[in-house]
Amino acid sequence: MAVTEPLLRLDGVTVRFGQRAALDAVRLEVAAHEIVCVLGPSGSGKSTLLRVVAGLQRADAGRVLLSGVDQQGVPVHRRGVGLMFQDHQLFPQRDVGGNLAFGLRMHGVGRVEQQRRVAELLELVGLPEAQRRAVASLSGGEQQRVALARALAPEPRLLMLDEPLGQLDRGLRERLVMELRELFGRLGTTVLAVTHDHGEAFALADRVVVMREGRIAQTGAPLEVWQRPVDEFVARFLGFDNVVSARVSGTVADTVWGKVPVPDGSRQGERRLLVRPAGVRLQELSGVAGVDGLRCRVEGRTFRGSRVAVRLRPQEGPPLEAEVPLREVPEEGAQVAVVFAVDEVVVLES
Ligand SMILES: Nc1ncnc2c1ncn2[C@@H]1O[C@H](COP(=O)(O)OP(=O)(O)OP(=O)(O)O)[C@@H](O)[C@H]1O
Repeated sequence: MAVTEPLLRLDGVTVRFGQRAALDAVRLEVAAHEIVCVLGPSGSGKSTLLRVVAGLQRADAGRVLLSGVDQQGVPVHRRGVGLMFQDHQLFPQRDVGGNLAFGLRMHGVGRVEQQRRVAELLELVGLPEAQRRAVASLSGGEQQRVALARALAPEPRLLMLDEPLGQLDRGLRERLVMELRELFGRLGTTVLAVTHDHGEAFALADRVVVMREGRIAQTGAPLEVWQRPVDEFVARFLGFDNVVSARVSGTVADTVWGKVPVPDGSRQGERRLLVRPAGVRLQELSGVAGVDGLRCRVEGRTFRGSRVAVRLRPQEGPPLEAEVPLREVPEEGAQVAVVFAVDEVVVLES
C-alpha cells in the first residue's frame, strides 16, 4: 500500500470563512519527489491550501493525508512539513548560523551535529561563508536562501513555499528559481509552492495547479497547461486574450475574425476559441489588391526582448495580439492582413 500512496492527498477538502468557501471540495495528490506549483488570482485559495496542509487551518470537510495517514488532530510541528513564507521571518537578533541551528535544536539535534548540519545547509544554498553574518547585513536574495536553508534543516518530507521569491527583483528571481529546481531535484525534495508569477511556476514545477474561487480549474505539466488551457478563465489567467466565440465544423471555425483553422479532432459546435499570439501571422499588404486575411490596423506595440507584442484592431470583433519577431514589426497605424496558424489555435473545452 505504501508504494502507491501519494505523499500528500487532499480528499475533498473544504474550508469556509463565513458563507464563502476558500477551498471547495479540493482533491489533489502530490507524489513523492514531485514539485507542484499552485497558481491563481488573488483570493482563489492558494494560501489556504498550504495552511490546511500545514495544520495552520482546520478543514471544515474532507481529509488531508500525508503518506496515507489522516492528519486530523496532528499539530503543525508533528506533520513533518517545512514552511517558507514570503515574509521569511528570520530572527534579526541571531546570526545566520543561529537562525539555522534554532530549528535543529527544536528537533532535538545535538550541538555537534547542529554545527555540521548548519555548514552543510549553507553550502547547499550557496552561502558557505555566511555562518557568522548578521541577518540584517544580507541582501534580499541571501536572506531568501537562509530562509530556504532553515526550512530544509529538519529534512521535511514536504516543503511548502508561499511566494518564496515574492519580493526579489525579476533577474534574481529567475536565477534563484533555476537554482531551486536543481537543488530540489538533487535532494529529492517534494515541494508544494504557491506563486503569483507564471514564469516562476512554469520554470520550477513538474506540475502546475491553477485555482479559481477555491477549486482547481486545471492541473497538468507546465507545457501542457500552457499549450492547452481548458477554458477561457485559465487562458486569460495565463495572459492569453485572443479569445472569441466560434462555430466549429470539422477543421474550420467561423468567427467574427473570419475563418480560423482548428486542429484535427477539436470539439465541434458553438465554442470559445483561443488563438495564441504566436499564431497571429501578419502578411504584407503593400498596396496590392487581393491579399487574403483579416484586415487590421496596428494600434500599439510592446517590446519584450527579441519579440514584440503587436496590438491589432480588426474591423469587427475584439482586438487581437500578435507576437512578432523584432525585425518584422509593423509601424503603428499601419494596415496589415492577418492569417491564423493552426498550431496555435485551441478550441476551449467550456
Ligand atoms: N482568516 C480568514 N478569515 C476570513 N477570510 C479569509 C481568511 N483567510 C482567507 N480568507 C478568504 O479566503 C479566500 C482565499 O484566501 P487565500 O489567502 O487562500 O487566497 P490566495 O489565493 O492565497 O490569495 P493571495 O494571492 O491574495 O494571497 C479569500 O477570499 C480570503 O479573503
